[in-house]
This record gives sequence, C-alpha cells and structure tokens, in this order.
Amino acid sequence: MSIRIEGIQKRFGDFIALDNLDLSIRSGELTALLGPSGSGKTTLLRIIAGLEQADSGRVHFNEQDITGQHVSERGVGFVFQHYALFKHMTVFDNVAYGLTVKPKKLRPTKAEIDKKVRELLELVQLGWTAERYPAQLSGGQRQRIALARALAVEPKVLLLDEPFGALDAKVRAELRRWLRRLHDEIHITSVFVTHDQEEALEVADRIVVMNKGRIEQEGSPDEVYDKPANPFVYEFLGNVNLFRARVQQGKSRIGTEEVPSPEHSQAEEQQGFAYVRPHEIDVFTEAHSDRIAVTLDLITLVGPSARLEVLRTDDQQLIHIELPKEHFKALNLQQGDTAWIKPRYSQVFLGEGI
Ligand SMILES: Nc1ncnc2c1ncn2[C@@H]1O[C@H](COP(=O)(O)OP(=O)(O)OP(=O)(O)O)[C@@H](O)[C@H]1O
Repeated sequence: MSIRIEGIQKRFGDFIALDNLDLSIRSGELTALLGPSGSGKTTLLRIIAGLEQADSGRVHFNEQDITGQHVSERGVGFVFQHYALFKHMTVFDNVAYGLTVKPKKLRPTKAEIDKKVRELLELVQLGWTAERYPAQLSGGQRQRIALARALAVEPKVLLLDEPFGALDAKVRAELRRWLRRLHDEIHITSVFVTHDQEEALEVADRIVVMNKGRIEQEGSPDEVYDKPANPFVYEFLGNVNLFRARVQQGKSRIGTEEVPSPEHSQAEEQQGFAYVRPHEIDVFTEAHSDRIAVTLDLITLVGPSARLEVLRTDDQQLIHIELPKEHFKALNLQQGDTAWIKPRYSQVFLGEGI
C-alpha cells in the first residue's frame, strides 16, 4: 500500500504544526519520520491514521483519496510508546482481541483465530508467553505483543509512534534490529516516528527529516547521512565540526587549505561554513602548509575507537575527532601534545551556519 500526502496543513490555534507538507511513501517500505520534539512527526502520523483531521490537503492510499475516511475504514495498525495491553487478559487473548470483536459476518472461526494468534506469536518469537498476563512480561516483550496485536487484523499500513521510546538503551537496540528483520519478512508499509537518529539510520529504508512542520530532507539513510541537504540535517544526524570558510568561485579555503566546492561555482568571496564529521579528519604529527595546528585536550578510548577533543592553536576552537584506536596508538601522541589535522571530506554551506 503506497501513501501519498499532498499539501497537508495543520494548525493548533496560531501554531502551525504541519506546513503544506507533501510526501510519498512507497509500498512495502519502512519509513522513519525523524525530527526534534515538536517538529510535527506525531501529528503527521495521526493524520495518516485518520485520528486527526488536517485543515487542508489530501491523504491517498494506493492513489485512492481517503482523506474523509474514518480511522476504522483505513485498515491501519498502531503501536504506541505506551500502548497498554489489556491487563486482565492473557497474551493470547490480547493478540486475538481485534479478531474477536469483528462483526459476526467478518469474524473468523475460533479455530482460525487460534491458528492466526499462534502464528503471530511465533512471528514475534513469543509463542511461549501465550498463557501469561502482561504484568509477567518485560517492557520489550510487551511491545512485541503489542505489535502482534496490531498485525492480527492484517492492516494495510502499520504506524509506530516511538514504539521503543520507554525502554532502556540495550533493549531498544535489540528491538530495532528485531523490527528490521521482522519487516524484511512481512514487508508491510510501515511508518515509524522517532527522534533518535541512530534508530532511524539503523532501521529505516527511507528517512524523512522533519523540522518545524516541514520536511528538510527525504532519502535513504546513506543519502541523508552522507549528503545532508542543509546545516539542520547535518547537525541533527550525528556529531559535526564547523570550520569557517571563505568561498570563491567553486573553491573553499579552510585555514590555509583549499578544497573544491563545485556546488558554489557562482560564489564571490562569500563567508561559509565547512561541516566535517569527527571521523572525517586525519591527524598528523608533523606540520604542513595545508594542516591546522591543534593541542590534544582530551583523549578517550572507547572500544575500537579513540575520541579526541583538540583545540585549534590559532583560535582555541574545540574540534571533535574520532579515529581507529590502532591508528591513534601508532601516532604515539599524549594529552597536551601538539598535532596537525586536515579534514578529509567536508561539505560547505554558504552563510553563517546555524
Ligand atoms: N492537540 C493539540 N493541541 C495543541 N497543540 C498541539 C496538539 N497536538 C500537538 N500540538 C503541538 O504541535 C506541535 C507538533 O506536535 P507533534 O506531537 O506532532 O510533534 P512531534 O514531532 O511528534 O514531537 P515529540 O517527539 O515531542 O512527540 C507541538 O508543538 C505540539 O505542542
């Protein structure tokens, strides 16, 4: 089931929660709506679901206009952050619920319901919990049961609002890998709200980066991470260093180094900022005309990486660097030493940065 959002506008009083938004979601994809708190992710999800009405604009499922359709007619399944299961019902009855309340004509037989629920519990790898009550499950297990319950009625679209938001970091990481594998098995069109960039990068086929009710960029995880459309996306998706740059006819000067910036071939002596990720900086023990001198302020070894905080000797700007621990050890540098750095890759945006 493909989804197409066209010119969606939503206000709450004077506040514009969604600002003339267009978005296409392909059938069978897992799409993450990613953005800071208040960017409009949940509002958009609720409008797709039919739980909220837009002030203007249309929603299409498979190119059919369903804007006026009630939530119950849209065939969507939900999983929310706190989607409380029915406490007094067993896991089995919770998953079966949506099927047992169907109108008599559409309701499967008891044997069919039994088979379906057992299959779903196997799918979420919790067959052994069928006779338990929700209180006897962990938070992560409860969310997997909530997902099985959402899938029981065979929705055409699955909507997940921060489904793992209330869980601790380790369980969260396990569940998102599990969700990815599950999606690879069932290929249901899914839209997933998160403010966690790592979660979006790891789980989604496509990421929609939202800010202030608008879409800043939409693309595959690689596209939004490696080719951010603007400074907002750059900063939101991972750590970044900013270097002042002078941009002139397709070339940017960062310190004494000159890098090609073909996207700014028209620029005439303009101020810009080069955005450089911590792992895109090389460290040297010798000076060179195109290297920037720094002092090593802090060295932290984390698993296979060395994380450095260095201060530029000219203006004391703090720069974060990450490199493989073995490379760093080979340099034989200590805290307080002087070193020289050079960005390996940068993306230059004109203006004052953000
Ligand atoms: N029913 C409502 N009445 C008034 N304002 C609302 C209502 N629902 C949402 N808003 C406002 O609209 C904005 C967008 O909210 P929304 O929940 O869509 O953001 P979000 O990106 O999902 O944020 P979060 O990650 O914090 O949930 C917020 O500023 C919120 O306060």
